[in-house]
Amino acid sequence: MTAQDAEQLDVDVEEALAVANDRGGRGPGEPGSAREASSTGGPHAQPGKKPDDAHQATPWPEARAIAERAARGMARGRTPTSVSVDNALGLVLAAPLTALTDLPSFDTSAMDGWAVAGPGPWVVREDGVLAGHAEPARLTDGEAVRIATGARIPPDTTSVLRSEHGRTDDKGRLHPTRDLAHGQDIRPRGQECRRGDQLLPLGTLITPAALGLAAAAGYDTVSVIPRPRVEVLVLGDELLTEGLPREGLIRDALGPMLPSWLRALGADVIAVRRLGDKADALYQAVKKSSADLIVTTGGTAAGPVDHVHPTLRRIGAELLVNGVKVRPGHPMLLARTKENQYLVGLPGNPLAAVSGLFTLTEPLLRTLAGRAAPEPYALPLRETVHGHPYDTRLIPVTLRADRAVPLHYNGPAMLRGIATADALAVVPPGGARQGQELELLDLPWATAGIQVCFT
Ligand SMILES: Nc1nc2c(c(=O)[nH]1)N[C@H]1C(S)=C(S)[C@@H](COP(=O)(O)OP(=O)(O)OC[C@H]3O[C@@H](n4cnc5c(N)ncnc54)[C@H](O)[C@@H]3O)O[C@H]1N2
Ligand code: MOO
Repeated sequence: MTAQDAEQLDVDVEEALAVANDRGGRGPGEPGSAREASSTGGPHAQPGKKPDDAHQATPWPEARAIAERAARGMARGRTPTSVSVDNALGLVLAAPLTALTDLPSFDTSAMDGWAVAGPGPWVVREDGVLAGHAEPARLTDGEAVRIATGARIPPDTTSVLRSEHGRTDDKGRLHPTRDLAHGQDIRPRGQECRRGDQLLPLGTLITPAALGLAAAAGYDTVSVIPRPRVEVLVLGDELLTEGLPREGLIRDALGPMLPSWLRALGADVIAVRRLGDKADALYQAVKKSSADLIVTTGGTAAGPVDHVHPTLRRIGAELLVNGVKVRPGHPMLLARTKENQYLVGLPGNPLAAVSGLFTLTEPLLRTLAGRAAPEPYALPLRETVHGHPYDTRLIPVTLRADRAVPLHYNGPAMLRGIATADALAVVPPGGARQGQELELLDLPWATAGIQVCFT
């Protein structure tokens, strides 16, 4: 056995034990495990009382639907804003893109060659017509003039003869070497659109191509749905921002990971703040935040310094999702902190935080940003994956030859699997067999490309 095999075996054993523990924690048919109950009841449970949160943890599909619904209510009150075309990439049109001009806006030569009038041969004029020039002089029958691609067609031109399809005789007269159809290689004004035509409907995601179209159609600015403003609060005294882990301290993996990921989901990340484990700092930060969405990391469980639940209680927030039947990440939560402001509590374990991103943050941000839900799709599994007995599992996979290949190193504290993944596979309770089709959630950069996502 190689060192790598031994390491892999350890990981699989750890995973198997976690699942077995969950099974052992409750009797057959019981909806929640002991582990789950202790975390999802969390600080809301009275000390000394057995928390009964099996009822609170929300099924995974429902948690996503709740996040989307919450955002829909808030999205209705948001006012469109105007941004320059240069800054519109990744935003969503708040009004239809209507052509401000005919396209092309004048009859245009589609080729380099000659504009000709009537049948050949033609007498070629001395001057020529280049792109960007003012209206050229009218041609008379039997006349031709050199013309460049993109140049304005002189009035009374009947077609454009490509430079490779013309021959000049010793008297300087131009002859066609091919048949020339009437109107050939002329792009008539308005061929693509007339002024006032709708080019893109409201709600279109502004891609690089849409930016080009907007500019071509005469736009300097476009009306868009503003990006939801997100503040990230990273909790934990154990986190280092540089150097090697030491003396029980570890590197903060979420501070570097979340901002670009949230931007890929359509957010404007207005701040990332590290608050340690100070309950009052968290309270003040939440109280003062003007963000549309606050995302916290860590502190969602029931440990001595897990301050998220107590803080939400202190500010009188409404818990919409208090734990989700998903692994990893089951202590994740969604709360309404005030009118038009939500808070997603991501668990501290890094892959659990990713699970929370997909479950609660993605539907919320997507809806606030006005983006359409991605089309659901499924692929068959290349290998059997074990499941949680009662909860959904999200596991990192790569996509190879139309199959989803489960990645190892998918423990809640590990990013090694997700860092090479294309998608998360949604494993139903009980697991999935080889060949079974599973729903896939694409990682934003796997489909859109890293530059498109994060600029
Ligand atoms: N008694 C119980 N304990 C725990 C339960 C449970 O049900 N009962 N659930 C476990 C699960 S599952 C998760 S997930 C975590 C959730 O914990 P918190 O959200 O309270 O997160 P922390 O305790 O603050 O941290 C957990 C873990 O993650 C590390 N961490 C935190 N932040 C970061 C970061 N920014 N970068 C990298 N790593 C981070 C932290 O050091 C801990 O190791 O609770 C379990 N406990
Ligand atoms: O639910 Mo936790 O570590 O398994 O995220």
